[in-house]
Amino acid sequence: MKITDIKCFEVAAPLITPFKTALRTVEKIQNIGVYVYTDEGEIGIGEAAPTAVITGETRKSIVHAIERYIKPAIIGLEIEEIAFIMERLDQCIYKNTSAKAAVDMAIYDLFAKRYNAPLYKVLGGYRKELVTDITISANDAQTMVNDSLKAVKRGYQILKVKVGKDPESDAERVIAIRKAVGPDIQIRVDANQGWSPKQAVRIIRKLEDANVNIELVEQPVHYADLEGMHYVTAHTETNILADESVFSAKDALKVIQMRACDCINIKLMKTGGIYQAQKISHIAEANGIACMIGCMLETKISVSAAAHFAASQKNITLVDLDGPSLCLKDPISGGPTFESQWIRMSEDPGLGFSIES
Ligand SMILES: C[C@H](N)C(=O)N[C@@H](CCC(=O)O)C(=O)O
Ligand SMILES: [Mg+2]
Repeated sequence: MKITDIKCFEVAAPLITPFKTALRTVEKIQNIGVYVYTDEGEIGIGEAAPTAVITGETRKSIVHAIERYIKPAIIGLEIEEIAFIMERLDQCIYKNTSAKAAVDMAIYDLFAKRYNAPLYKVLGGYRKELVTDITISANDAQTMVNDSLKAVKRGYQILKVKVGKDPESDAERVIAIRKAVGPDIQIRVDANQGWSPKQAVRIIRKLEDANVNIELVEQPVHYADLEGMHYVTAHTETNILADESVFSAKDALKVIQMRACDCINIKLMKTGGIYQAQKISHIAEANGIACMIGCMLETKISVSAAAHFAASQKNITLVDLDGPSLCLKDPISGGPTFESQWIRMSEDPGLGFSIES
């Protein structure tokens, strides 16, 4: 089955509430979708999220990377020769990882359809269900408490609490949420690089001393400050998860060698897709480091690709695939089902969507 064409389209989805982190505030999702066409009439689908503050990409840069660099590099290649396609995809342009991820997942969609199997089974088929957390945006304490109670009412048992915008009062916000939701709800905290290493140690120790029982703290300090990540990991009991510090397999090796974290957040938008994401998962597994599968502000299209990947990997034990839960409606039907915290894989071939284009 040969690749004959690639086309980009707009993916828009309103959010239930504005998404606020230490890095940005977003009112609605405006992503780029991708169709990959073949000579046998099969079409693969993918999605890229323009997260300029993390990957450096915009909607324009994604479309340009795909049309000017990726498309000429892979047109005419055989879907069955996926490792060769992925080498071309990786080499045709530096970085631009979300543009690459959209095309990578569309090719994996076609690859699994070629063998008439759901993608998670083609990739290894380790599990059929995932439990995701849901993000609580960074706001004042009362708003975050209210949002947390609403999330629990919707059936979520794991909260990913965004902090890092106002370090001096972050611990109080998290303590207020713990008091409101009780001891049985899992709380993970994401500072999105908002703390200095010393601030991070002070805040995390405060939470430890108050017995808040935080599962992990994600990316406490600046992505490039690996010494700072090591300092926080070494001076606190709580697990530290590297997110923005790890895009590639090389980055994963470095944080592991430097003991700069206890676990790693893999996102297809950072790795450039499933092919490169597998390398990080395997390196981490070989070093006894658990991984999270995460997402940016993405709809059901690309979050489904991440779910297929996560379901295939034994080492992905933490799930932050709440993109569809944050949207008012899905832009596509079919694929895995997202029902409150449960993500259940479908047995339809590929990613599982019925594509009319
Ligand atoms: C949406 C997801 N729960 C999440 O928080 N992802 C990122 C931030 C993504 C963004 O700004 O779009 C993360 O830092 O983990
Ligand atoms: Mg994060």
